[in-house]
This record gives sequence, C-alpha cells and structure tokens, in this order.
Amino acid sequence: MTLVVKAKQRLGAFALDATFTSGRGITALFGRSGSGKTSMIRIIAGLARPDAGQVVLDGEVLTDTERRIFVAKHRRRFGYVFQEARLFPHLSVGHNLSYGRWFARATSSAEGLDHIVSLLGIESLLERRPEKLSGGEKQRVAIGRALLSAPRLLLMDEPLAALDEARKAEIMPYLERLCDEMDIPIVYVSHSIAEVARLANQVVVMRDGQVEAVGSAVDVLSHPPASFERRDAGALLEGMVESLDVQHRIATIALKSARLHVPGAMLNLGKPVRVRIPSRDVMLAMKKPEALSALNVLEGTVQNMSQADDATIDVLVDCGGDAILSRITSFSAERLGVRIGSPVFAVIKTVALEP
Ligand SMILES: Nc1ncnc2c1ncn2[C@@H]1O[C@H](COP(=O)(O)OP(=O)(O)OP(=O)(O)O)[C@@H](O)[C@H]1O
Repeated sequence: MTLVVKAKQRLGAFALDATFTSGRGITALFGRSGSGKTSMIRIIAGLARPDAGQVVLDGEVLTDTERRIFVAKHRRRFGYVFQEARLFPHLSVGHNLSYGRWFARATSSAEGLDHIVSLLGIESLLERRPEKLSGGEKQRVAIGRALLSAPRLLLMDEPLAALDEARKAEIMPYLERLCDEMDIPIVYVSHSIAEVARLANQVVVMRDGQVEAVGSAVDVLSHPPASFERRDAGALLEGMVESLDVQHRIATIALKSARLHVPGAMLNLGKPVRVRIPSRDVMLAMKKPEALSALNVLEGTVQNMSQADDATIDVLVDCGGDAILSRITSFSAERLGVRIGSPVFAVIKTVALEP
C-alpha cells in the first residue's frame, strides 16, 4: 500500500502546504492543535478539495487538481472513525454494525462480522443501544462499523481524544490487535505522544500547515523535531520480552544490545514490544553508579548534544545501537564535562518505562 498526498489549501489565515507518502500499517499525523492534521485528513477522505494537489492510493488517482480528477468520498471506499462514535442512537449495536456491512455489499462475509466482533471484544454488546455503552465501548463499535465496510484505508481522527485515561488504556490493545490482524492501512490523527509511540509505524509531524518531519515512529520520536513539547521528548525503542520475573512483576526486554527491566509481568515472553523513555527521566553519570534504586543503568557514548532551551541540553547517548535521549541542565553538562564522544552511563528509572 502506498498513499501519496500533496496538498496546498488556504483556509482563512491558515495555509496548508504539505506532502507525504505513507506505506503499510499505521501512519500517525501528529502535531499541535491547529497544525493542520484534520485539514489533511479531510483532503485524503475527499471531504475537501485542495486548491492544488493530489491524493493517490496504490496508483489510483483520487484527487488531482491539475487533471481535474476528484473521486467522491463515498466512492473512495475509506472507513472513518472520529473523536465521537457517531452511532445511530435508535439502532442496536448489532444493527449499527450491519449498517457498515451493508455498504460493503458482497465483500464482507458473516465470518468477517464474527471475526471483527471478537477482535474488538463486543460480542456481549450486540443487543444494546448506544446510550447503554461506555465511551470506550462506543468507540470499539464505531471501529467495527468502519471495518465492516471493508475499507481500503481507515482514517481515524483523534479516536481516543474524548476518552479518559482508563478508557484509552482499555481500547489500545484492541487497536493494536487490529493492526496486527487486519491488513488495512490506517491514517491516524493524534496529538498524544503516548498513542503515537504505542501504535504508529510511521509518523508525519505537522507544524503550521507544513510537514516538519516524516519517518518511522522509532526515528522520528527518538530525534524529536523542534515543535515537540518539552515533555514529549524521549526515545522510542523496540525490543523483545526476554524473561519474566513473576514474583517481582518485572519483565526483561532485550533491545538491540542493551537490556531493560520493566515493571509488568503481564507481558508475554517472546513478544515484540516498544518502550518509550521520556528524556526527563534519564540521568547521566560519568562513572557507573552503585547502590541505586534505578534498575536500568546503560553504558553508552554521547552521540549528539543539542540545546533544548536556555537552560537545558538534550544528550543523545548511543548504547550499542539503542539511542537513549537524556535532558539535563546546561549547568550539569558543564559540571560533568559531557562532550560528544564521552563515555557515559544513562540511568533510567524503571517506572518511567511505558511498554
Ligand atoms: N474552513 C476554515 N476556514 C478558516 N480557517 C480554517 C478552516 N478550517 C480550518 N481552519 C484553520 O486551519 C487551522 C488548522 O486546522 P486543523 O483543524 O486542520 O488543525 P488540527 O491540527 O487538526 O487541530 P486540532 O488538533 O485542534 O484538531 C486552524 O487554525 C483552523 O482554525
């Protein structure tokens, strides 16, 4: 799957001028409020025509302003999930789902329905009306309805934004399963770094209507562009659950060469996982610290140093191929004598890890 989007559009005082290409899996459109994410997704969906640009999915031209091509939104065969579930209030969950299926006509089978219902864990909700569902349940039904229309591409615009943290945590594993099991490309709009870190394969960072950075989630999040909020800076690492200490509920994650100890014996052995380490939770030491409560002390070499603001510096530490970002004060950097090439130890508080 290849989606090519090139769009220029003037919206009042706002100018969108963005181009990106995305592949399989989840592509996150990430950026601050007002950066142009929704405007971009509306152009992909065919809900808006750009002043100039193209939308091409697997070679099929859906929008091309120069050639005056504009495929209507209902002919694009895309699924949509918005911030609110937008279910039909007078229909049961089962009937809301059949509505999605009806659009797909012959392309979606009864087995398809059963599979999606079980994938999203909504078997027990089928008879209920939307008013009797929690926010998270409603969103799962909305996702199911979108999937049952057998979309070629699923567009999700802040699907978790209206949910509280507990409901978000409840729905995330379903989204992950969806990505693992259904081979449908997803464009996912979000301004939450935690969602992007957990779900996205590729990230397109939007800033003031333009693409500020684009690349794999691991690359973009580990080398955060300028517009990232200070609290969002951090490294995203991929690894595998190597062992579990059930008694202490600690999992050991094997990264490229480093090992990390993460709370949560609920992880499955051998499972690939991502770990996000916020830079503010990483300290640096020039000598190996001893008798420390932090479980993770990784040895590495300073690869890069960049001024984060007047008083702080982002230090990128290469730990045998795993890049860890540490945010320290300029004062500490000076006092320790940290330079590019310095051997250092990155001290990570175990609780800071988010698999
Ligand atoms: N029809 C319009 N007329 C004028 N300005 C518009 C129009 N639509 C969007 N805008 C402006 O364009 C900018 C980008 O809006 P957009 O909704 O795409 O941003 P966003 O990144 O999705 O933001 P959020 O995360 O808050 O939803 C905003 O400043 C918005 O006010």
